[in-house]
Amino acid sequence: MTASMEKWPFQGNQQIIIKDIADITELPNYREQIAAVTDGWVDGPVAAVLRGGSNARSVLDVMAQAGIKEAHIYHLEEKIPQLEEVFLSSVVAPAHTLFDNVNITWRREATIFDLIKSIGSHYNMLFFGAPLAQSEIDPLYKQLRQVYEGSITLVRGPVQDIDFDQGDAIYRWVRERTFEAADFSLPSVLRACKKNLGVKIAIILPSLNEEKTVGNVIKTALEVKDEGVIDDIILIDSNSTDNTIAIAKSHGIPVYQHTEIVPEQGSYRGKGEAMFKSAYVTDADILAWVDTDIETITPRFFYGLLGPMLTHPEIKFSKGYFSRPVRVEATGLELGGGRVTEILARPWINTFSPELSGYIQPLAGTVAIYRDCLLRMRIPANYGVEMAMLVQAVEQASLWSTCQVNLGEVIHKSKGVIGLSEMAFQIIQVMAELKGFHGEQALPNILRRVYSAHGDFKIDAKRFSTVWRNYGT
Ligand SMILES: O=c1ccn([C@@H]2O[C@H](COP(=O)(O)OP(=O)(O)O[C@H]3O[C@H](CO)[C@@H](O)[C@H](O)[C@H]3O)[C@@H](O)[C@H]2O)c(=O)[nH]1
Ligand SMILES: O=C(O)[C@H](O)COP(=O)(O)O
Repeated sequence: MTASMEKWPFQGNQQIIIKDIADITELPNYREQIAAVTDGWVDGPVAAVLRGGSNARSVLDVMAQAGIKEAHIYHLEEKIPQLEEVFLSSVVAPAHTLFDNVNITWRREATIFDLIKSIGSHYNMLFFGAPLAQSEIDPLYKQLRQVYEGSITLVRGPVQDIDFDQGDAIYRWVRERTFEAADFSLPSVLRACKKNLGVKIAIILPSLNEEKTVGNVIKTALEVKDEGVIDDIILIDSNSTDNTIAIAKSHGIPVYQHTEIVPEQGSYRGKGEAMFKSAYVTDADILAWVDTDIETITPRFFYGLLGPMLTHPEIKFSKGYFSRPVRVEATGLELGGGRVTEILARPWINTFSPELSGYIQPLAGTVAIYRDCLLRMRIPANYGVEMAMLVQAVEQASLWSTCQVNLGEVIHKSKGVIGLSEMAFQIIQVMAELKGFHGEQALPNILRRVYSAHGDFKIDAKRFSTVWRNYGT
């Protein structure tokens, strides 16, 4: 690695002064401009370690001016929320406007030196905002030198006040409305909050041929019930043909076929239909659904999902997320939301409903909602139900009345690609209808699939009509 001043991509910019580190004492001469001291430019991967504020903001300008398109930014999580706000406003929000790709990592090391020790070897250059006072710059540089061998650049912004109000709303929501199940593991606290709120809670378990996993899911839910955190556990089945029903009954919980619940309202197939009918089998104030195919179920799925709503009365809707390691041949283990999530839901959300882009797993079926919110919703009978609930929960109040919770790792049975394609089609239909994209005309709802093999063609066509249910309230 050879650092060189000659290689700095811009030297003639009057607004950004780049000086060799040896000229560190000259920084105060440039009060109106951005001024940086550096070991020199080195090609290769670069990153910034930023706390926030006008100097951190100026680091972004220097990097962007230097032609960096992909910003890797590391940040030590602040203990004081106001300081975190400064980071969101001065770094996160502008970064998205300056770079094509932004990769921000919140870290929890005790000091930036510990952080740099762990990441330094991946980067040829590291950028930092200069500390507050000129007299602190040289000591900081020396400390950084001890833990990092690459080129160091310290940037000081023009001396001016910055208005930090223009934060990045999504990141702010993510930070304040993303919870950890482990934070709600004290039953006495949850019981006390539940008592204060005066709410009854029902767990609804939707099932369709889940004999392998349903027993364990029920047992785990019963453990949480014994702690007094939930009141009812109800299984709603979609005409399973295996032993699901017998297993559920053997645990002594109420079991329903969704076709038999309020039959006068008709009956449709689908997970959404089972969720819609749930409101008729319980008078609970909070309804929470947990899928019955989860192999890795633990009590925290239940208390984690409910914890944020019990401890933050303003939260009316809670959605679980999980780590779902997917093995990808090219790259090994990748953390992803699931195939439909990554290929359909996330791109769609970022295009048409960017306010929901903070949701890690928008399609997750482990959700809890206040009954009165549910009763005001339109519910599609099919797999579009999770997106429909999420969109409407946010519409009813605001993004801030909704949250997500990390429930740990999920291993569950996976559909084949055709099954996922059908599910994606249902979700597209629902989301397009919610957006009103169909206008006066109905959306085409036939999923046609033409197969070709050795000169022969085969056509499959399947209709997926979206049935919308409502409670007539
Ligand atoms: O008609 C049905 C279909 C499924 N299920 C149950 O619903 C849960 C989830 O169904 P599954 O087919 O395993 O869904 P996934 O393929 O895992 O789909 C994901 O994405 C869907 C769309 O967002 C969500 O509804 C799911 O909960 C979520 O796990 C399981 O307990 C099923 O037994 C029913 O009760 N009735
Ligand atoms: O959430 C999703 O995207 C679907 O449930 C598919 O998940 P999978 O790719 O983990 O099977």
